Amino acid sequence: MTDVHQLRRMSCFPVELAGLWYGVPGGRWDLPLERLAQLAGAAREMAVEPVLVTLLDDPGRLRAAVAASGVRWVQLHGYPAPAGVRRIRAALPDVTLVKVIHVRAGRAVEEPFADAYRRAGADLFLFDSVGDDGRVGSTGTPLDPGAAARVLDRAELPFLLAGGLSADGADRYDGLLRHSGFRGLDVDSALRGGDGSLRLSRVDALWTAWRERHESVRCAS
Ligand SMILES: O=C(O)c1ccccc1NCC(=O)[C@H](O)[C@H](O)COP(=O)(O)O
Repeated sequence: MTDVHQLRRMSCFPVELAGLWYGVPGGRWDLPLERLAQLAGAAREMAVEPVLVTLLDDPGRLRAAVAASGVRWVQLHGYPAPAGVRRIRAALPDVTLVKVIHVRAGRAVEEPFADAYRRAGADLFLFDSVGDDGRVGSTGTPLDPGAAARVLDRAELPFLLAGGLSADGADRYDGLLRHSGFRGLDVDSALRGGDGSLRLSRVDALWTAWRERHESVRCAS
């Protein structure tokens, strides 16, 4: 999210979290610190929890960003090792810490370290797809559900799903929707039109499709 208008439109839906980019060099939606703080305040006023989405792994810079913006959720989108996550956790004892697990070509890159991330203090995993070229974030590349399931077999942590999710194809993720750790979706590309703006009709269609699928999967089990 990059402006209050977008936040207001999204707050008309059952959107609980809004990603605000900070420390994403060259990123399309990267924000200066002052703007991050403004938007975080605006989101909270709309009862939407702002999430600092970042590639930063420097605990000092992260602590400064959290102090300036008051965010209570931080999404680590880079590749810090478990020891790095432990240092970030020590610097940010009170935030909800989301560690992104990158899925590429059917395999979660961090799978061998999944439990080490849990022990280092991650509160949630966010499974997200890496593009064929290695690009991370908002790739629109469909997430491989099997790769996420294998990580969850190793480490019990609540999780969010991301990566090319849209109103179509929710049934591919039945096993993950049935999992007790499932907490929600993080979607970008499928909600935007050709000009990059958020389309409310797409949010509506996605919300309806996934809510119905989640209910039918849960009620069937
Ligand atoms: O969106 C970016 O450009 C980005 C850059 C660097 C780190 C993270 C980034 N986005 C993170 C997100 O959480 C997206 O919402 C997520 O990847 C889902 O995107 P999509 O596959 O387009 O639905």
